[in-house]
Amino acid sequence: MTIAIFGAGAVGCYFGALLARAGEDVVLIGRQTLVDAMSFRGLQLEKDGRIEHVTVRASTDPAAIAGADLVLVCVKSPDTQAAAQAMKPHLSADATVLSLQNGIGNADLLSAELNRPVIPAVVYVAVGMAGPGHVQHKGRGELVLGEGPGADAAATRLNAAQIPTEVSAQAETALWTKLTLNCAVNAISALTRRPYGVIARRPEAEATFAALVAECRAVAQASGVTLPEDMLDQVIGITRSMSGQLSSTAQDVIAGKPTEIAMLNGEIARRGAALGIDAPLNRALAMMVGLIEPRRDAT
Ligand SMILES: NC(=O)C1=CN([C@@H]2O[C@H](COP(=O)(O)OP(=O)(O)OC[C@H]3O[C@@H](n4cnc5c(N)ncnc54)[C@H](OP(=O)(O)O)[C@@H]3O)[C@@H](O)[C@H]2O)C=CC1
Ligand SMILES: CC(C)(CO)C(=O)C(=O)O
Repeated sequence: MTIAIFGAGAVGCYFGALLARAGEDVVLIGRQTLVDAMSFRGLQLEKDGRIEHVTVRASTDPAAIAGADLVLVCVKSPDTQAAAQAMKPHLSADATVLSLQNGIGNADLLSAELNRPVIPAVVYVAVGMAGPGHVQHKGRGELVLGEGPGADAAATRLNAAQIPTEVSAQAETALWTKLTLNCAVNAISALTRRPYGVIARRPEAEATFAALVAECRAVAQASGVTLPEDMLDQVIGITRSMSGQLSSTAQDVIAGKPTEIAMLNGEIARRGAALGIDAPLNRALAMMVGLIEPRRDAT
């Protein structure tokens, strides 16, 4: 059976490469530049100090997901709705759909557009594209899946491909925890273009992370989610386990692409405002990243 990856960027190419390497039939749906690069030398997976060429099918055509029994959606959040609309006519009735995306609303958005359950996956990995068809792994690589139809079977296949995956009844808390990690580090990395290890060495870093976490905790609590007590330690842990990594937001800024900031710090600021909780640091970071990203309505 086929596994389709919709949105073959850093995350999609990385997990697609591991699945294909484990013998799964994988098809990547991505842009023409990726398909062109892969027609010459397959997918290049740079991991653990070596580059491996992995043979995977790639297409720009959403119809390539037809017949897939597992679909991993790996587009950035602003592209979620368009991706759902492109996939919908081709999706098998019994396919399991996973959202491998940051933020807390993507699985629900996909589910509403596709009219079927979509399982959120919390993604703990540091990857980037070194060039078209060349994915670079810089750290970690685990997934936490929410519960739902097909989740256990998907986890079994992912684990078999050396992708450490667990299914958790606490997926909502895990998504909020990941959102908080992203709110603490992504925008700062994007605005400064510095990797986490460099940021964490600043004397002001820990207090800044703590203040961002406190805002996220208050908004999460008012939304019915209790963040883990060791949230700040988890942020510091990310800066150590992924010290050389630039956030995905930083990678977007550098590539001149729109970012997911509205679904990260922007989400906390917006939800906080709706709940009567002020989140000035998250609001300021969302505004600053918003000002440097390309927008159609920029003046
Ligand atoms: N990179 C990382 O280390 C991590 C990323 N994440 C999250 O994972 C998700 C994916 O991130 P990442 O892989 O970095 O993002 P990328 O931008 O590298 O990958 C997304 C890819 O999908 C493509 N795409 C978008 N829409 C379509 C479409 N309709 N048809 C075909 N291709 C499409 C994009 O092309 P184009 O750019 O041309 O639009 C891009 O190549 C995000 O939510 C991110 O926050 C989570 C943990 C770590
Ligand atoms: C895990 C982390 C923080 C890795 O950089 C990420 O989710 C991102 O960059 O968006």
